[in-house]
Amino acid sequence: MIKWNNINKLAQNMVAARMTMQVQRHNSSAEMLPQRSDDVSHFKTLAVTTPKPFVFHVELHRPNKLNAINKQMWLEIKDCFERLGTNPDCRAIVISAAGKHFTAGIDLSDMMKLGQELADVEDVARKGVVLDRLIKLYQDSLSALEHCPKPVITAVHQACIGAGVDLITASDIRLCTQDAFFQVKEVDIGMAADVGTLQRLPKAIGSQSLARELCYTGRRFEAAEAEHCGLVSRVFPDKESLLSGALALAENIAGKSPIAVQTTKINMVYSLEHTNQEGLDHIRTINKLHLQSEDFAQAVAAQLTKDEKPVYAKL
Ligand SMILES: CC/C=C\C=C\CC(=O)SCCNC(=O)CCNC(=O)[C@H](O)C(C)(C)COP(=O)(O)OP(=O)(O)OC[C@H]1O[C@@H](n2cnc3c(N)ncnc32)[C@H](O)[C@@H]1OP(=O)(O)O
Repeated sequence: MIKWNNINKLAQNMVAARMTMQVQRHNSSAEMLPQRSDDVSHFKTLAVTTPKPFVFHVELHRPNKLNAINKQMWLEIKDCFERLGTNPDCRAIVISAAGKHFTAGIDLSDMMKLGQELADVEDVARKGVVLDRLIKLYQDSLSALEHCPKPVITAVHQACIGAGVDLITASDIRLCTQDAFFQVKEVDIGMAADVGTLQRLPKAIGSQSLARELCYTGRRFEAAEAEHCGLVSRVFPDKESLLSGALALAENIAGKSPIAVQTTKINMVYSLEHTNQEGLDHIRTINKLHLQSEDFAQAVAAQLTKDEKPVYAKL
């Protein structure tokens, strides 16, 4: 027979011990490490802040260029989300953008430069290798949102074009303002989308027919249609309410067990590409370990006793 009082006490003791260890670890290592590998304070195209406990806010920050994604931004997105993925102070992330639009997509001047660089390479196979490496880098940049175990919420205002749609479809939850509009614009610049939209958009909206229509035509669609088809889950009247809604959602998620939330994300991403049985096997394998976690004992005890909100150890 399980004694919940004992579980509760055990959980409290484990948390206290863990916190003492964390303080000791922090004190002994703080002076030795000039910059932690999960530090995110040094980016040029992203402004990163922590507006709420365990919540990181990543702002696309090239407002004078409509947040067009240039090579540096591709690199920084990858770096940022890999760092946040292992940062124990991060449990949920909001992406928004500074200035008039969310993003105008890939930086077209960068694409022009690339054309010139390719012209300097004579051999067609070698040009191919240059492009292969570049596309892979850009793919990995946006996939970093999906691979990051912390939930990523994208908050879109005004234009979200081309690579912007690739970006938001790699996030977990999409919100937007009433004046937001979206465009899978790649066909209009003579290319097939190659950094995620073709793979993720049909799954995000659950309709191959609509996804193909949007991808073949590049037609602009507005917030109301984005909400209707499930691309976004909520529409806000303006940017201010969007941001506070996104941060409140992130704060809610960040208050829950990081073991529970991150395992949920990892399994839901895994299950997109696997059969139901494979997904079930995957979560069983993880949960035979995670159901022994102090988070589980604490959360169950709190539910039963209607205690205060549990405080979970960092992960
Ligand atoms: C390996 C490949 C990986 C990924 C590939 C991704 C493909 C894509 O992203 S396809 C989409 C590419 N983007 C576009 O085609 C966007 C074109 N722009 C627009 O549709 C509009 O500019 C807008 C975003 C809707 C904004 O409209 P508005 O507010 O009216 O501003 P504008 O006056 O049109 O533009 C102001 C200024 O910005 C320049 N600009 C716009 N988009 C880009 C861009 N993507 N890259 C670089 N510069 C851009 C535009 O030319 C204007 O410049 P001025 O010098 O002021 O004229």
